Amino acid sequence: MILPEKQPTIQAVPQAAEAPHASRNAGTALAPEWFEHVAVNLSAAERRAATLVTRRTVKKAWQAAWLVRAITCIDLTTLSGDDTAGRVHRLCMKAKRPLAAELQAALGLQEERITVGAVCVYPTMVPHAVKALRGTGIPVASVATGFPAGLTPLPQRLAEIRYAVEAGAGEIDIVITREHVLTQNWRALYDELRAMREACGQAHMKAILATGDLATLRNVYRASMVACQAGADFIKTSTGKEAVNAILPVGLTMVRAIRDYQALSGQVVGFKPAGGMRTAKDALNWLILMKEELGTAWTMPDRFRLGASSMLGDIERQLEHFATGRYSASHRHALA
Ligand SMILES: O=C[C@H](O)COP(=O)(O)O
Repeated sequence: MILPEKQPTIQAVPQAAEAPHASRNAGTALAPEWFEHVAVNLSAAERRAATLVTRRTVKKAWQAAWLVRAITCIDLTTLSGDDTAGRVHRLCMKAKRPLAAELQAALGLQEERITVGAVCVYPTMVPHAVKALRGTGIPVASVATGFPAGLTPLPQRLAEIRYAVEAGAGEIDIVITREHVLTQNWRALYDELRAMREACGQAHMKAILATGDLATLRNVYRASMVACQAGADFIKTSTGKEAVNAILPVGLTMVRAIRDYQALSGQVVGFKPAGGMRTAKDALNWLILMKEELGTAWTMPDRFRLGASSMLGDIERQLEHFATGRYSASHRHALA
């Protein structure tokens, strides 16, 4: 069984011109007038998020194509206290070939080079990932800045970014100081993010807002806009360690900020939901949100990533079911 040859809404594999690292957000001066007056209605956001994913359903070959696309957008992640060189190496092997050769052939994609979007690890694991991914073009993303709480002094947080960049990370997932948002100290938040972006150099910066800690959707919108103004290349929902991680109403609020920022500045910022996503259905729901709110360009890995440690296995199972009519046991897809 093969995927449809012509896929008007979603292609299985991104084109070269759309590869990661295509462009950067230069940012703007801090402009509180772009966000201070904006109110976000919680129940309206919840309603919109709920109807978005029920109104549009993606079936059969189209669903398979979307799931293959989702794989190319995954930041395959391990962020555990017991991470080892061996675990990171195994994850990188999976990143290089996320689908078994027979399954890829059964989907009619044997000629395609399908990889995940990036591998995301702690700073001291970066050298292991860089070594395992050399020559593949798959970027290594490193968390930094005292992940997950971000409560170490700024010089140390900036030094950590530089360490990860020097070790070969092409993307840095920083965490913000939540207190700056909770006390509405936009200048402090902006200056901190600017310094972090500077420390990133050529590496792309993903700003983790830890939205589960930000109390209100209004704060989520404001923090998103400040991160965009400070030059974040992506804004990311969560560390995966908060009590509430990636959820659709929060994602909707963040992508609306990305949309407003583009309208006001002409610049593009990517989006990364992360944390707690485990199923193929989660991946489809986020892709639907992106397509409906920002358009097809935001369903490509240069503008969209799914931060997940254990979603790939379920996507493989669904693709296997599509190709063979049978579900494999989930333990066969234990890794990631
Ligand atoms: O940035 C990615 C997250 O830490 C992954 O969270 P997860 O383990 O819940 O998938």
